Amino acid sequence: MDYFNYREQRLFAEDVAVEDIITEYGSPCYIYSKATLERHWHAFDSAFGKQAHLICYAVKANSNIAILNTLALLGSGFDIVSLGELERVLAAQSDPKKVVFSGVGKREDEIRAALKVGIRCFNIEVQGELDRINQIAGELGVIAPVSFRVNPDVDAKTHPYISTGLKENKFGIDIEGALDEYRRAAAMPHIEIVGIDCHIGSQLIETRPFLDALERVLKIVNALKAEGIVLHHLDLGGGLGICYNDETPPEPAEYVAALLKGLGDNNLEILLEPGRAISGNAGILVTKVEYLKPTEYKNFAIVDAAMNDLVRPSLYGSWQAIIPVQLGSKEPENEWDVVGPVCETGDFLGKDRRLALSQGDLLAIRSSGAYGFTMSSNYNSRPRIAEIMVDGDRMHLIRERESVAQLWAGEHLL
Ligand SMILES: Cc1ncc(COP(=O)(O)O)c(C=O)c1O
Ligand SMILES: N[C@@H](CCCC[NH3+])C(=O)O
Repeated sequence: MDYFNYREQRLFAEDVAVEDIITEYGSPCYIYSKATLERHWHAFDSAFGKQAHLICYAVKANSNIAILNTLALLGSGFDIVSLGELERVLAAQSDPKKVVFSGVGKREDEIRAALKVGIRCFNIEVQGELDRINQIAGELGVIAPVSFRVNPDVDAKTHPYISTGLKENKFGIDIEGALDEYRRAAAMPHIEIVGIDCHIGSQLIETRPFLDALERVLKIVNALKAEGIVLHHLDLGGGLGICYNDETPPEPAEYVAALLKGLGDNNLEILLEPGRAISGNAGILVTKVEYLKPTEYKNFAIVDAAMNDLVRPSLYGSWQAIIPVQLGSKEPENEWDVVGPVCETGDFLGKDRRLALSQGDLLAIRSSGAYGFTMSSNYNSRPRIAEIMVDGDRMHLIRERESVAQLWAGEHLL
């Protein structure tokens, strides 16, 4: 999505110089590439060949409506986890019949809204959710399509905060209890069983854990078949990792080929819920150096973006590449901690980065298209920043920078 144009000595996003985007819309901002998003989605979709499948992009990774609309126009489905995400996919003109609803804490109003628009299915994660869905479907006079998200107790070998398929994690129905839940569902009047689901974690860089999970899930599929409960689809969740630094995750084609091999001759439609692998490397966060603060112990480059704009480094200690937007600095290279203005010692975007910096320079934090803007906050009363989509040589403002007035709209004095 981004590359250096060495003749111009500047970073480009597709055919537009990043500097020009900042001149137009100001710093900091998120910049996304439409072509990269589309290419990543197609990489998953085309890997399936003739096998029946649906790519349900995980909205939580990047829920900008223009991004959802770009994917909806390709025919994408969506994995949502809240009413807010449902509203977004509908606003993006996607087909509700391609929406799967995951999440451990679905409220009554969320279930009602999803039933009214006719989503593809609920991924049930708690016993009580089945009863709640059955009851609400009965009240509405509809049949609710459901799938159970089982927890296969597989180690995803990723950061503990984003590992979701272990027994100690809150997600999914314990795999041992799954058969009983399916039997219970089969006896309910307002429920139609359509599938099975699992999602074992995020930023996985090996195929093995996915295959282990698939094997365990297939055992349930076969046990159900023996009881006459025939499933239509198997949803293997998202989780395929991307390269932030030197990771070498499998390409979507390789990953899908391994899954199809593991699936054998099962006649199931396959659903996937990739988020990061589609939008992560389709976005950068651009920020300006406000001040340079060399000290006896550390050199700090204080930039105008902060942990409220991109929390991954502070929250997980994750590493994302930080590169200059203009090449050819006359300054010597030095080691810098790239930090924001927020009043937290944990407010950093990168540590010990070798960069040649001057005040006013622009920096790009790469791989920021997933879990960047969507995890941003207003901490320190900082307005959320703008999002720009580049399409070839055109730039589009797809979300305006929040104003300070918008920040406290809705608050009242006593
Ligand atoms: C249920 C579910 N599906 C899909 C995803 C998307 O994961 P990723 O962005 O790693 O592909 C997540 C997040 O981990 C999730 O919780
Ligand atoms: N927010 C995490 C991923 C969590 C995925 C959601 N289940 C990250 O930035 O890596």
